[in-house]
Amino acid sequence: DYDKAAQSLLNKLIRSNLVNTTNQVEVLQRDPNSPLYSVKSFEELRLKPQLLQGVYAMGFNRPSKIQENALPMMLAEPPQNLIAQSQSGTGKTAAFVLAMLSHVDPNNKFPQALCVSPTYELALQTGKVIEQMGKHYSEVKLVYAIRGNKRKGIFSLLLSPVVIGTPGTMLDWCLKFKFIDPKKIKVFVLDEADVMIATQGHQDQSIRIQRMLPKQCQMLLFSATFEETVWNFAQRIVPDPNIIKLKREEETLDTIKQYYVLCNSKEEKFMALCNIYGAITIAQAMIFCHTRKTAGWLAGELSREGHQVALLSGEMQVEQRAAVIDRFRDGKEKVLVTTNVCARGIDVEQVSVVINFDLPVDRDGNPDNETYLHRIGRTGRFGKRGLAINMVDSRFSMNVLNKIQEHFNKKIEKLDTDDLDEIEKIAG
Ligand SMILES: Nc1ncnc2c1ncn2[C@@H]1O[C@H](COP(=O)(O)OP(=O)(O)OP(=O)(O)O)[C@@H](O)[C@H]1O
Repeated sequence: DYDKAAQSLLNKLIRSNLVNTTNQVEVLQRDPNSPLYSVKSFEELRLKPQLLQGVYAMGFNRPSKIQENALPMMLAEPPQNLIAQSQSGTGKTAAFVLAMLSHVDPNNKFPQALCVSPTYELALQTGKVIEQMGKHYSEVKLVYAIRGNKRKGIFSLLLSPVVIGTPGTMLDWCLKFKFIDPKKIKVFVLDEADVMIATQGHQDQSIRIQRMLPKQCQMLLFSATFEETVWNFAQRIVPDPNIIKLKREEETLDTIKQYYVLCNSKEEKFMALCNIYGAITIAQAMIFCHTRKTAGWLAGELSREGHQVALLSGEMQVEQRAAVIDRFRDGKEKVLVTTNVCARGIDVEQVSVVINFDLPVDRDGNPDNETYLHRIGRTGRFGKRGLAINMVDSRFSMNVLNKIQEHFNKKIEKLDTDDLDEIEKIAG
């Protein structure tokens, strides 16, 4: 019958996206048009031997373009500031982590490098990268400036050269609790820098931290997206920055194929989702909703239909959030229903499908191009293939989709479950 046929073809489409080999990364790393391309090896980037060991222990063979370009700037003496843009999943984290670890002096038992991330999950994830990368450089300790971590060993925290955290807690540690002496900070990293600047609360906190830092402190700003006004603001707050910026047409990744499905209502979107549930659970999927309420509703309805899904949204307790993301990372949960809280930075290699149950719009209902790029960038990590499926249910959302399409000048194909031939063609 029809549903079965449609489902099997969608299965095929998704499966065809899952064919990945390390070979593919190697091919991309030798293609000058790829953001993974490099001419240099990690050895040539003059990293400390302990860090080079860490890099290889993580299974990295060659640097990506952003790593190759940014590292020499960041490691230069005297230290230089940098505002850098590179596509999602191209290794920005490793780049600034290596810079942080290179600049701290393990003999000095106090914080020297700070990194702020917009969310709790992302701070934890980046912390893990710091730990892995610094595995063979064990003198360098790390501490997490995140909610609920204050009482845990204030002593170790005063000794740790590297601190990763969220802006509110980081500011408290600098100002209120004085765990960190800002005057001794040598490197300050803003990860997802554009959102740190564009979100008022984050901006206030980040700028207040920045004002306490010494003049010669190195500032590093990284993101996959920088809206024009945000870019200009970044240039105003960072003295004499080096700049790595993408052209608009370079921002999207060709390895992520983008589609949309046309529905008539929220309920129809839900039904369409049920139809492809089998296919998307071949690997892992993230489903984005506009509000916590919709996310809660959707997760509930999917569960009621017998589909196992996990829910992560901002109002949950941080411990709960950590548990959910761990289960998803471990593959114990195949489908994660979430909000923009997970749109940025989350790096789970197995995510092959991203579904926008609601298209991203800002407070005024305008298309949010940056969030769109970050959301679909949860798939297609470091050369992997990915699939983004947008659910359109009104003239309004069709308009949003069209504007996103125009903005990136990149076609979003219609995926018509009624048109089996079409799917067959795409699936190849
Ligand atoms: N040189 C490398 N070789 C192989 N894998 C790498 C290399 N650099 C990074 N990776 C891997 O690629 C994945 C994506 O990297 P990372 O999370 O740093 O991307 P990002 O640019 O920060 O993405 P986002 O914009 O989504 O935050 C990670 O799993 C990381 O381990």
